[in-house]
Amino acid sequence: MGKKHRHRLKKSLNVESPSFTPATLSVSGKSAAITSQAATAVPFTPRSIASGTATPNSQIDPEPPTFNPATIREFTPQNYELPQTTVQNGTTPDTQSSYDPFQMTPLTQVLPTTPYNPYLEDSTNIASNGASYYQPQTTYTAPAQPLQYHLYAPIGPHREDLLAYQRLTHDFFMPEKLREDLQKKAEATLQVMPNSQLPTLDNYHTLVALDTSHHKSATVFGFPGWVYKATSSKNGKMYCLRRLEGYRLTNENAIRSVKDWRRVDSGTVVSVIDAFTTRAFGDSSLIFVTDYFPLSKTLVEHHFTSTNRFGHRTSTNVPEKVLWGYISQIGSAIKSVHSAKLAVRCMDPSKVILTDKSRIRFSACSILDVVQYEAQRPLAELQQEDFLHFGKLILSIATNNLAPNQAMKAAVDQLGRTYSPELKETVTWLLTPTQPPAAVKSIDDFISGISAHLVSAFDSSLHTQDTLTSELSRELENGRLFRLIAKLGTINERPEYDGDRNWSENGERYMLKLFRDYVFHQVDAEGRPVVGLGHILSCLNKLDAGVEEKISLVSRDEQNVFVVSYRELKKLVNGAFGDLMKGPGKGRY
Ligand SMILES: Nc1ncnc2c1ncn2[C@@H]1O[C@H](COP(=O)(O)OP(=O)(O)OP(=O)(O)O)[C@@H](O)[C@H]1O
Repeated sequence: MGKKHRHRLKKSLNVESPSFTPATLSVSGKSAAITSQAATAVPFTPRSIASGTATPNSQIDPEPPTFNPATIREFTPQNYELPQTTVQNGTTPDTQSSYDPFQMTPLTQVLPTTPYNPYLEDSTNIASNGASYYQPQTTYTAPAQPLQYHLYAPIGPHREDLLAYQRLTHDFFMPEKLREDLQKKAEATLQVMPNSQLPTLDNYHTLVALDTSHHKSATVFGFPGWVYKATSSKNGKMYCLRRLEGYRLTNENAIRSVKDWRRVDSGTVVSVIDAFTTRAFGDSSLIFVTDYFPLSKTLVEHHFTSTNRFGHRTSTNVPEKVLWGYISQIGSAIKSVHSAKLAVRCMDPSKVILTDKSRIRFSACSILDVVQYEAQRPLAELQQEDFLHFGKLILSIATNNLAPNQAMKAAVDQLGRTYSPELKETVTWLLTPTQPPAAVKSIDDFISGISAHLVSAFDSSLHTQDTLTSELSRELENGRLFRLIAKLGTINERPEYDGDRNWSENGERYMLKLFRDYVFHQVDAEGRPVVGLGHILSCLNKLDAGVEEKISLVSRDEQNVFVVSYRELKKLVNGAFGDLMKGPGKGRY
């Protein structure tokens, strides 16, 4: 900020000085009267004002400070007005030259003299209209457009009984359920076990056991297995480690076969990162490193162990739609795996994990390739076997029977009584072994056969995506405001400011102190705190946009009133922050 500007603020903003006529912040430094715009500014009642005390700015507006969303102009393409800001040679007066880590993509407030119409699809038109501003670009940059202070685009579904401008607090945040789910997952990811006896491995530390049962069976892989969450020492990210106890590596190539799984990129296959052997557990263990999905459950845990509130095991039929969802996901995973010239091999329900509602993933790919490496079974045979495993998995879930092998025919009949003939036919097709010389099964044939169900699974995934996009767009605003609050937090109340003239009552930055009170410390006429999220959001958005609207700030001792525009405040914030970023010795701090 230039000297001239500081001088102007000092000079024109003291209510007691004889030359003060409380309205102007004109750049020329001349005093002026309160404009009608300033007079309608939302008044600020400082915290210290006792009940019934007349405020010094009561002349300006005697109303108590209330946030009235109706006063916010709705943003519509028709009233899309541009602040009166001029651009010289495309430079931005407000922009700090120093690096600003809190600044998001430069959504500059400085506008072309020709208004930018975001509804215009033809960008070449824009370029020709504002040729001096919109230079032809080879790389994408965020389109320059005015940052309106009334953001939070209303994306449905909407409550019917609210007026256009009314908002509920939870309109600004993601739904509770989603927030809770994400938060629990974050907590699980960061969870550590104090006094853990688990060892630290070469590249992984802070192991946390994920197994809930102490009983370990060796039925699936031939070795008892354990699952841990661990932190990589290389990148600090969390991974899932599956340890097979007592495995002795006899052929180096066995473990190398794991790298072939890097070719598989499927949403239904947990990515295999690495495999190695270790003696850190006091035995000879084989470790598989895969991606980690917090709070996932195996299909056994999800479908076979639910209990009612009396602790009794219940068995309810899994809805057919869910089964078709699983079938679609597994079909697509097998397609990826077979295309990569590999076979899934392990589709045991205890090795298929549920990572979100109806979202499943194969969690134990590559393991049998290593532990049964010596058998050298032909790929074609293993791929054909995948269809059989697939059929058994669906049959298990549909009939709530973990061992349908024993009475497969009876289980298929039971499935036919509960579900559609189409589902029964699909499972039967998967379970029927192909006898040479009959043609082998192919995953492409299978996918064509279930295409109608794939389409509906695809559609529900589009709906989920829409919902999440709408949540994300809301969080976009929160992220932006958080950065602004972080910025304000870094400049306000720093101990280094004590004794700094700029922050003293005659200093230009004094306004930032008062603005902080104005935003966060509103009180009513009785001096009781008024906590209004709407007020805070509105103020911060206006500050971020640097709008021309003026507000009156009252000093804590009620002796001074400052009329200041958000544009001025924004300059002050950026100036103070810019100085802070210059570091000690260089700036004024
Ligand atoms: N990639 C992963 N990310 C996060 N958690 C996982 C992952 N893979 C497995 N898990 C979780 O680890 C736990 C233990 O898995 P495991 O395969 O040992 O199942 P299990 O039911 O104990 O089977 P078994 O009886 O064969 O040991 C399960 O709760 C599972 O959801």
